[in-house]
Amino acid sequence: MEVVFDQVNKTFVSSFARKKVHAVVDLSLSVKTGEILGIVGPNGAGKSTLLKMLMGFIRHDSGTILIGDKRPSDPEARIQMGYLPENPYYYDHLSAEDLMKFSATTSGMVKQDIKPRIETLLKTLNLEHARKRRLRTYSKGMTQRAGICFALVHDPELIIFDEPMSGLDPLGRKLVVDMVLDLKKKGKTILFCSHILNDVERLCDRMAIMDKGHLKKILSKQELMEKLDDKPAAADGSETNILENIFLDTIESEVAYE
Ligand SMILES: Nc1ncnc2c1ncn2[C@@H]1O[C@H](COP(=O)(O)OP(=O)(O)OP(=O)(O)O)[C@@H](O)[C@H]1O
Repeated sequence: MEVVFDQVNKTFVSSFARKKVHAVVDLSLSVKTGEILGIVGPNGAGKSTLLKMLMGFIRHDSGTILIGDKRPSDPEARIQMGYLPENPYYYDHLSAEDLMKFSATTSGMVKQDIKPRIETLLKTLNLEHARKRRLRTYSKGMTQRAGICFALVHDPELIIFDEPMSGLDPLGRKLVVDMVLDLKKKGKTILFCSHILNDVERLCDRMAIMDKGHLKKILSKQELMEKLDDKPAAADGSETNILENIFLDTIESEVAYE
């Protein structure tokens, strides 16, 4: 499922002092089918806004966004997408199983496919033991994993994860890393935002660095590897995080904390 952003702009007018915030500025970017694109950037860079526009939750002011040949507002495009928001909030009187049944039914899944799909996801994300428990009794990591199940139940072609590792312990992170690699093998297209640069470096085919609404740099894994080869090993034997260095060089002079 190819994704294209062409000269996309989004400005918010904050109700406080009617100040304009240019959340996304003239951004052009395309993602190929089967590619994993990581989006990184400091707080307030515009990453979540970009993903929300792709999901059709907010409208862009100008430019074009295409999912395949469809616009984000097209129901046919929406059915092909799975989304994990940055701060997932679900009806907390539902269980993980209820949540997935709801998503599967509303996205038009064939009835006999629903049960096996739910079983697979509960197993993959280690929630089998809590399948009938209400979400309000879940820990943060469990809620995050339930959110991932919710995003994936209808087997979407385009997967959009906003901070998928948030709140996960090392075991949970490993589950998600393995799952993302498995989704890639199946040819899914994945966009994800993360502040955990190690995960982005490990999982993504390309990495986009955003700052203050602008796309500052885009790097392929190949380019990253070449830079790693050029870099002398650290004297203390510590791992060299190339993406972190590039990230800091790209935004260093301009960081403004929100
Ligand atoms: N609904 C809104 N109304 C006004 N301003 C907004 C709104 N949503 C986002 N913004 C502003 O747009 C800018 C980009 O926000 P966005 O949430 O996309 O950044 P981000 O890169 O996802 O940040 P973070 O890493 O902190 O999640 C910020 O300055 C933010 O305050």
